[in-house]
Amino acid sequence: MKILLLGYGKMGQMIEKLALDRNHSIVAKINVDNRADLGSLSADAVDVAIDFSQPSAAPDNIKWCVNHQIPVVVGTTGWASHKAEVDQYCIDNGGTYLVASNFSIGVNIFFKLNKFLAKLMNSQSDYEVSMKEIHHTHKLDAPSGTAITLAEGLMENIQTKTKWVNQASDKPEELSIISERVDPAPGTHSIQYDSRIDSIKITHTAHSREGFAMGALLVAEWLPNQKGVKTMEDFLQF
Ligand SMILES: NC(=O)C1=CN([C@@H]2O[C@H](COP(=O)(O)OP(=O)(O)OC[C@H]3O[C@@H](n4cnc5c(N)ncnc54)[C@H](O)[C@@H]3O)[C@@H](O)[C@H]2O)C=CC1
Ligand SMILES: O=C(O)C1=N[C@H](C(=O)O)C[C@H](O)C1
Repeated sequence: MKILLLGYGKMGQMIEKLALDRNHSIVAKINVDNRADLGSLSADAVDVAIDFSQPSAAPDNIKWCVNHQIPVVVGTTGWASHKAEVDQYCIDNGGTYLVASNFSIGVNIFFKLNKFLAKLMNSQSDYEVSMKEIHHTHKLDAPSGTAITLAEGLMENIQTKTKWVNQASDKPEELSIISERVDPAPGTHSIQYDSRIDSIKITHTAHSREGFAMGALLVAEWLPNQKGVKTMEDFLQF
């Protein structure tokens, strides 16, 4: 496939490596300082775009792809407040895009494990639940997109929790997400249930960015045969 990289930082460079290993070609590597190069790019030269840029950039990058009828895989997090508008723009203009807070297969299994455990714990009022996410010091957003997805899955199944906060909290309705920034942390997420008697904790730890990049690349191979706003659940079918 002919791939356009929107964002050529830590993730873009990892995706390039894996894409070339899978005999794909990279038609352009766009960063903040050469975004003007998009103007000279022929849409016919691109089969799919992959956006791992930054929160302030993703919505406009997606709209550019929609306008040029290029399906786009979006890994960039931190722009959830714009998602409804971007979804509608994609639908209104016949585009195709998929955004996921985390493309690693392991984390998507962890998403399911989180919901399963939350269902079991909903009736266990002696436990207090909290979350922690650990990432590298260059990360722009907090809490992580993955942590927000985990929080949403947990709150679907634990009736007492109605909002998440990115700080410690003793309010029963608030789910606390603590964000820690330390290098080189590619991404660690944990959910912990504590009672006077015992504690239950589940954790996913990424050892590198390879799982995120491979997941995004596999979605990029699948997306061009799809239409509209797609989800990781559409791709994984589990
Ligand atoms: N969904 C997932 O599985 C994962 C998501 N991410 C997310 O991906 C994003 C990027 O992460 P990293 O690669 O670590 O960041 P990074 O900071 O290493 O790279 C981002 C790149 O985007 C470029 N950029 C900024 N504005 C741009 C624009 N308007 N158009 C094109 N490029 C632009 C920057 O020049 C930079 O090189 C973050 O939002 C992060 O949360 C990261 C890993 C996995
Ligand atoms: O910025 C990162 O590095 C990561 N961001 C994503 C997120 O915000 O969840 C995914 C992964 O945790 C790495």
